[in-house]
Amino acid sequence: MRSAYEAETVRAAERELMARLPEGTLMGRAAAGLAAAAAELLTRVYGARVVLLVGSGDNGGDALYAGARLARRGAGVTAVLLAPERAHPGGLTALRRAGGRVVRGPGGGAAEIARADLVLDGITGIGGRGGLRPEAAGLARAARESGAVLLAVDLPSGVDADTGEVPGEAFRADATVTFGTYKPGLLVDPGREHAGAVRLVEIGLDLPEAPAVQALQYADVRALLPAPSAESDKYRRGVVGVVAGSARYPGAAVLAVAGALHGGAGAVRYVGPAAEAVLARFPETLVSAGPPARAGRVQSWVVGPGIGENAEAVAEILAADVPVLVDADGLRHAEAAAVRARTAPTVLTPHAGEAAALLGTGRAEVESARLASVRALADRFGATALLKGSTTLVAGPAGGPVRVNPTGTPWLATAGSGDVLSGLAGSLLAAGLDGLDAASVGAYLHGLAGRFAADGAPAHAFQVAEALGAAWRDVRGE
Ligand SMILES: NC(=O)C1=CN([C@@H]2O[C@H](COP(=O)(O)OP(=O)(O)OC[C@H]3O[C@@H](n4cnc5c(N)ncnc54)[C@H](O)[C@@H]3O)[C@@H](O)[C@H]2O)[C@@H](O)CC1
Ligand SMILES: [K+]
Repeated sequence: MRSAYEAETVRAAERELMARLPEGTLMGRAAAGLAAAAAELLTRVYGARVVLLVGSGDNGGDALYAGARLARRGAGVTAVLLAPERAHPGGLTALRRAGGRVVRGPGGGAAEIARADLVLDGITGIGGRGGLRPEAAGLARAARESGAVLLAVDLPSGVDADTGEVPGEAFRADATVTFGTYKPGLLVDPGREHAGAVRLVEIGLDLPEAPAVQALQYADVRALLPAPSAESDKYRRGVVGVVAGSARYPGAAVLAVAGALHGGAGAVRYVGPAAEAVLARFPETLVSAGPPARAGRVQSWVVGPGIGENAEAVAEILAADVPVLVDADGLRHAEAAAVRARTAPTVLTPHAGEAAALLGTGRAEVESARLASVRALADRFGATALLKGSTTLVAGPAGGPVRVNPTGTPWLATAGSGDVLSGLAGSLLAAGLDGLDAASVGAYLHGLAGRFAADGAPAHAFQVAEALGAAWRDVRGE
């Protein structure tokens, strides 16, 4: 599990550790890790041209000490100070002693930035508030235009550490070296896409058990995947019921069933008007045309993709005492009170537009505050909420760490791909995973399948469903 902690938690852990260590130890550890990463990016340190963008806090201090290390190895290092009177004094002394140059920004340093091989962003770290101020934003733009490799210190300046929100301009890095722990802003978009490749440098922090945000890794997903045992029959493996599609949108039914068949359930029951299309692709599906209650026994329901205005089906399924996943059209018909009244798990899987409608806000507001939005959804509905996007987020009904999916790919933004995810996650619910695990394992496999299906070229939703088997095998290490 990859864990991310908020700035306040990091500061508390730092205080506790600093009280036990000689002064400067933590910053020394941070700077050593940062300089090592910079050296790797440069391949040859001797003679390289390095520019440090230095703000007024300890983030600038890290950059200065790392710059001193690089200067001692023969790099030509120039520090551009955004607030010359407040730049870290110890760091400045160390850089000057190592032969580095110091210029007053934001006016100075333009020529050095234009010729740089590597620029370190030490403008702000976890103490940054709001987007970059104009003078810092100008330097960040110059750095990007220079073609130098851009390395952010702790986190890209202008990105909110706790939320990943980017309230104004922000530094766009090729890579980020972060200290002590990941920060939510490095894992959640739009912050994540500003961070580039993230490397964690341990500095010895003792952090609490529950992080703010966590990302499943291969081993976590492997441990959660349902595995059939010798005495499994279809009911023990779980039967998932799918209410999807309409005469107008039979494809949504086919795709949701495709996802469900790849999710580990023992059987899939389909209820709705697209049975013919479903059977044509998947003869193993158990189909029925009547109301869901008469479809036979299921261990979970998936309701919503392509159902149009069929509000009764949603109400009927929300009244059932098994886990339910509501997606797409179904979300419009899901009454918050009906969802809250349920005792079995409920999972809602909106994209940003659907989430905005559920929260009574705008799509742009959801996109810019994804973490707050997914928490608000889970809270309002007393359910697990999965907010789709380039970094899909999953929040459980009881608060706790939000899961961020690390396997997403822009190729998944294709029609019908969400229908596949709904069937897949619903199937994992039927197999016995709880709401948070079913949703986050589903998102993980779905993202991986999207990558396999695309393999550098556009893929359509059915190919994503077909690649789920490969994703599953990959996670199991087979
Ligand atoms: N506390 C510690 O023990 C350690 C801290 N470390 C570094 O220290 C950083 C935190 O340092 P600080 O608390 O000094 O805070 P920062 O250095 O992140 O930033 C605070 C300074 O930036 C200014 N500022 C805030 N928002 C700004 C904006 N939008 N544009 C321009 N300037 C802005 C503030 O006026 C303040 O002077 C971490 O991110 C990390 O890089 C590391 O050295 C590891 C150890
Ligand atoms: K920074």
